[in-house]
Amino acid sequence: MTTSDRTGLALSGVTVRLGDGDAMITALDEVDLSVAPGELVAVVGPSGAGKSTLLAVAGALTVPDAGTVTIDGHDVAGMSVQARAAYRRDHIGFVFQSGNLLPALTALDQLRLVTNLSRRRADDRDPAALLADVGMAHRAGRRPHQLSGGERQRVGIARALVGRPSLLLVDEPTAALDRARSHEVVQLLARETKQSAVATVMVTHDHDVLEHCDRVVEMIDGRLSTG
Ligand SMILES: Nc1ncnc2c1ncn2[C@@H]1O[C@H](COP(=O)(O)OP(=O)(O)OP(=O)(O)O)[C@@H](O)[C@H]1O
Repeated sequence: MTTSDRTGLALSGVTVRLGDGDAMITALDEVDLSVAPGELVAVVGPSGAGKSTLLAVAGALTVPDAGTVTIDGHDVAGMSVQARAAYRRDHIGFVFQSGNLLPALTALDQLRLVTNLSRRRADDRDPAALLADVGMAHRAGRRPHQLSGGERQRVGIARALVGRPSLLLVDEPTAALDRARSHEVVQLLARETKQSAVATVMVTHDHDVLEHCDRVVEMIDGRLSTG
């Protein structure tokens, strides 16, 4: 699939119940959300509102109790466990709060590891060129403990983009960063989202960086409203 064939992420009537018995709660309550290729959508909301659950469903990690989740028209919730895992590996990129890099590997090898594990090698982006794109060429030989928090996030973002994902899911990318670094990291996400035609969903508590996003939606008690 070329990037021009992409249609992005679509959640429709997605409901997720967690826990059991009397402790059962509705973490997502008939959520509808569409994110177009090249669009960066921020999800804000109080603790416990369901933001992480939303990322887990969009990322094909959790199957909803009701509703549909499609990525480029593929019904990921309806796939077998194996098909879902393969789809996740090949088409979805994840970026976490702390970068989640492997301590023993250099910045370049964090990206190379993905290209070695991926089945779609021919299609992958070149690790060195991608590191340069995120402004990290001069740090290619450094390990995570030799990088700043912002630099680790840049490497984490690059690693998530190696396989040319259709969907990029980002959880609190600025939680460990100061104000200036936070802006830089989210500006980078916004730029890469456009250039890579990836549909990006970013959960954040950081209202400072919302100006770089195309759209902001708010989650409260498992329901989504447009902000
Ligand atoms: N495995 C689970 N079993 C039962 N309830 C759960 C489980 N995981 C999460 N929950 C509950 O589901 C609701 C939504 O949680 P979720 O982690 O999605 O919220 P969040 O908006 O991401 O919160 P935060 O901003 O604190 O990360 C919360 O009430 C939480 O306590």
